[in-house]
Amino acid sequence: MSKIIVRGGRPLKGTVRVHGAKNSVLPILAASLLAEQGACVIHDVPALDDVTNIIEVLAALGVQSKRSGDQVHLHAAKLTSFEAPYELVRKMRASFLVMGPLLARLGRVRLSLPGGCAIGTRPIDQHLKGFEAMGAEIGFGQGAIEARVNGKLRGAKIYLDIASVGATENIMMAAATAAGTTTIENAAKEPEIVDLANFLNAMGAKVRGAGTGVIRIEGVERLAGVEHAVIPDRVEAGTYMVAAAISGGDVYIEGAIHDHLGPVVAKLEEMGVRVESDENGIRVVSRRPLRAVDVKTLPYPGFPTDMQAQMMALLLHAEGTSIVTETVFENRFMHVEELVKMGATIKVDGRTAVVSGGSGLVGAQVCATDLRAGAALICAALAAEGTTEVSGIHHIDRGYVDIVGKLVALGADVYRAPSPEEVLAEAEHASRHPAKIMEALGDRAPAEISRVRVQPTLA
Ligand SMILES: CC(=O)N[C@H]1[C@@H](OP(=O)(O)OP(=O)(O)OC[C@H]2O[C@@H](n3ccc(=O)[nH]c3=O)[C@H](O)[C@@H]2O)O[C@H](CO)[C@@H](O)[C@@H]1O
Ligand SMILES: C=C(OP(=O)(O)O)C(=O)O
Repeated sequence: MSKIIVRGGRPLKGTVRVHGAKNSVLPILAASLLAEQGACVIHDVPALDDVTNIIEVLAALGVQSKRSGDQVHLHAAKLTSFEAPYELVRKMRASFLVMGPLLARLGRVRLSLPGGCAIGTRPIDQHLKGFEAMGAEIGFGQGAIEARVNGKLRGAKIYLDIASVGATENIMMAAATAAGTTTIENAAKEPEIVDLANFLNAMGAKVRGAGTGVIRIEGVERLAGVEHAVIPDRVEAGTYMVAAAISGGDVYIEGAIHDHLGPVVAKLEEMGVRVESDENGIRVVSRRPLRAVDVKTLPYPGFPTDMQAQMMALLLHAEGTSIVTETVFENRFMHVEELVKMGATIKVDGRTAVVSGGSGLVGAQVCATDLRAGAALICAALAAEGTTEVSGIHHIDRGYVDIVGKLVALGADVYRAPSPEEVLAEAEHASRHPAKIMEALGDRAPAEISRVRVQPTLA
């Protein structure tokens, strides 16, 4: 397993650019299934494992795509399957977002139950409730869900028991070409919902009210491909804001949108961090001492659950005790055990964590148990004394483009140590150019490199 190795103690300085939002691009790529004619061209697509994965899911359904740099071209005129393969769907929860568009396009869909981070049970009852209200029949069997509709989906009034982001998105997509009008009450209000609505509307849909608790979708006959640029990733931005603050740094986060990060900015300011926003980004200047603050996660516009772990790492450096309450997911404190290995004092009781700040952290061997837990461990490591080895980094690769490269550019002492398998693969690949192997690995290779015998073949 590869690891990220961080030697703490260097303040981050400089500018970091935020990539397109993972949580916007995934539903938008899924929505491309609705384009009966013309190509969708999506800009600012981040190079993330989740993106590769959903593109593979789309390919299995018959969507032709071409990726070049941060652009993806998709042609969904001819869909060839209503079934996404288990091995792809299980990797990522967001693959379930193809259900709404497939029901709308083909009237039939079969999907395995989705995977994703183990941060809670993450049921999908609200998605299914929406589809059923629109006339779909849902069946379960052999770990998969099958939904069918006779003819077209019908517009319906749907009240969500929970303002679920995924259910709001899935229902919006299903409703875009349904017969009649769909109303989603208690809809999620996240910026990613607005981005998806803007994309659908550009395709010819009639979605009104996105960003509020009530969304109305007047079904249209068909949608066509369009160009769209994805919004910047507010969670990636927030993570670099915390990294700047925790490391005692001064960082300009280019592309960060203040309006999307209101609660994160507010909490950092309450702690005493200087935050300056302009139209192109947000500058974070660390100041000491940091004050303890309480944080409670809530659906947007409340404090994002996807920033809770990183914020907890920062609170460990505040003077006093902070209370962190996680209300969105029931199992999102898995980073606590890992932070404790670094010397943190945190007590968890149900959905509440009591964080004692001010005692300093020391480097340790820790494991990223989920995506944001991994980000929090890297933030913590930046300010810890000594070296931290973070394993489980496939989770981090789901949501952060080149996190190591970006941190290095800001002055952090961090590198990625490849796994023995990766070293072997690299060695095999580079065997025609042996000098490149040592150049690529430098002194960063794990001990196992000494056991790798490279047999160069001369070109
Ligand atoms: C790809 C993506 O956009 N992921 C985000 C999305 O996940 P996701 O869309 O899965 O999150 P939801 O908003 O659906 O989940 C919020 C809560 O509702 C519950 N729930 C959800 C659906 C349902 O049918 N029944 C039900 O009980 C979930 O278990 C969870 O406790 O929003 C979450 C909450 O902001 C973020 O943490 C994720 O990063
Ligand atoms: C929980 C997250 O993602 P997902 O919903 O894709 O698991 C996240 O982005 O923090």
